[in-house]
Amino acid sequence: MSELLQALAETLEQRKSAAPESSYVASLYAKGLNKILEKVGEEATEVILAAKDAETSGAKDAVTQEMADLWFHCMICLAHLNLSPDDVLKVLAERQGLSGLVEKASRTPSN
Ligand SMILES: N=c1c2ncn([C@@H]3O[C@H](COP(=O)(O)OP(=O)(O)OP(=O)(O)O)[C@@H](O)[C@H]3O)c2ncn1[C@@H]1O[C@H](COP(=O)(O)O)[C@@H](O)[C@H]1O
Repeated sequence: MSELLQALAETLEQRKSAAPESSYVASLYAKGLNKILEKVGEEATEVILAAKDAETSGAKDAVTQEMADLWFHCMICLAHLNLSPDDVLKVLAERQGLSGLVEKASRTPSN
């Protein structure tokens, strides 16, 4: 895992014992999974809007800003469920080199 993701994952773990008034992450944990998922959905929508806009206007900064918000809130979701970015990276590593088309064909009944 990148050092940055590792450091952020560690901070997110530490925030489990922080006071909600002192930390944005702790305040989301305190509000619970539904609020965390609401933020994930909100940020995903913002990524979509920024990407659509970037395609026509060329303004790509908003895409990376919104994607950072999305990744951040996905990491809070993982931490809340006691999962780590490494667990996701392991899944991607297992899929590495396996074409999505080949994988899809292996589970689609042929007719
Ligand atoms: N990477 C981030 C990060 N990215 C985005 N955000 C916050 O995520 C929130 C995103 O919410 P929105 O954009 O929807 O704005 P908002 O209107 O303020 O949010 P709502 O009131 O609607 O919930 C903002 O408050 C951002 O400041 C982040 N807050 C924290 N971090 C990292 O998390 C660490 C721990 O943060 P604290 O728990 O606050 O100490 C920090 O040191 C950073 O490394």
